[in-house]
Amino acid sequence: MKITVVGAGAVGATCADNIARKELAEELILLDIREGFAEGKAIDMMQTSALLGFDTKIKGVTNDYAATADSEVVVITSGLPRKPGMTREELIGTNANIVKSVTENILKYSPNTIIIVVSNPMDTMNYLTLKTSGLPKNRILGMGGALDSARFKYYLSQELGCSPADLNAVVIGGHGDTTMIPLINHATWNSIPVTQLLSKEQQDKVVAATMVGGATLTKLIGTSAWYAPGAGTAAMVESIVRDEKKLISCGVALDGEYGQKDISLVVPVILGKGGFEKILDFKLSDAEQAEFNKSADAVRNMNQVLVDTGVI
Ligand SMILES: NC(=O)c1ccc[n+]([C@@H]2O[C@H](COP(=O)([O-])OP(=O)(O)OC[C@H]3O[C@@H](n4cnc5c(N)ncnc54)[C@H](O)[C@@H]3O)[C@@H](O)[C@H]2O)c1
Ligand SMILES: O=C(O)C[C@H](O)C(=O)O
Repeated sequence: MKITVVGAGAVGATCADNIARKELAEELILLDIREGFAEGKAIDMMQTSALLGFDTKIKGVTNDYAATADSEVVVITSGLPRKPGMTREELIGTNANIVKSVTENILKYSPNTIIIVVSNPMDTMNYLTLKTSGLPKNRILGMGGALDSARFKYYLSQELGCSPADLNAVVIGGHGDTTMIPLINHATWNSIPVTQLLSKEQQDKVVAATMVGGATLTKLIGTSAWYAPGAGTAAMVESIVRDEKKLISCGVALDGEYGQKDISLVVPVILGKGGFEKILDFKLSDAEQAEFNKSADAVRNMNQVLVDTGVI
């Protein structure tokens, strides 16, 4: 198994670290545009292998796409992160061209790969990959729901005083401060609906904290988060390469599912060796569907920017 991570910055390096520790690949290529940067990060990680006991061989390269040839999974994290006070959507001007050129280069050497898009604004960057790569839609996934659902579980666990591992809780919609939809009415603790365990005030607090989870960390850190994003991406990689068929909410192309078409939005999917194998229908209430449609409108407006600026 060979995996490539493009972008050796905070998220890319953390994702690579998780992939290596879990030995999800024999060979892991870390690629960055900054001279020597990926090489240095790869050597640093390789120097943990004697301590941590993994066998994955990590190699860093500067813009050398030939080294990525025949990767079965490629994670794209290249691009600017937001700064405090910014929205993810403000990154589109720089990141769209980066994601487009990275995708083109990757496909020259790994034409049948599975791509996981992390760069923001993720819903639109994933749509860009869908429109430009020519890959079957099952092989193009956006990372956002894995992270947002983990944050949702974290905030629920704080309120419930329970283990996040005992929770089932899913976020759908867009990966944006106002477009994500934590499905509180579907969340359970050991099969008990959390709505039976938390007051309405507590539920609203958890939902609000989840939605601005990324912005909260960006304000505290000065740049956006990387530990949970790196782990969320590695969890997707793991379900794919080990064919685990886990239910993880991911950005995927919708073709009528959840009432939407010609868009990438986050919905619950089954992830296995071919990418996403199935989109789960969570049977949304009328209110949840209305929220989903509102998110779709906002994401569609961002996607239109790609057309207006000639990126697609
Ligand atoms: N989808 C999510 O849930 C999620 C979570 C966290 C971060 N992100 C996004 O991921 C991206 C990366 O975040 P980060 O914190 O790692 O940023 P970072 O600045 O630490 O790293 C980005 C890296 O991309 C590299 N890069 C830029 N252009 C490139 C190109 N053309 N080819 C190869 N490498 C290139 C840079 O040199 C840099 O090392 C941002 O867009 C951020 O918003 C998304
Ligand atoms: O918040 C960000 O801009 C980065 C990422 O999308 C996140 O949710 O952590």
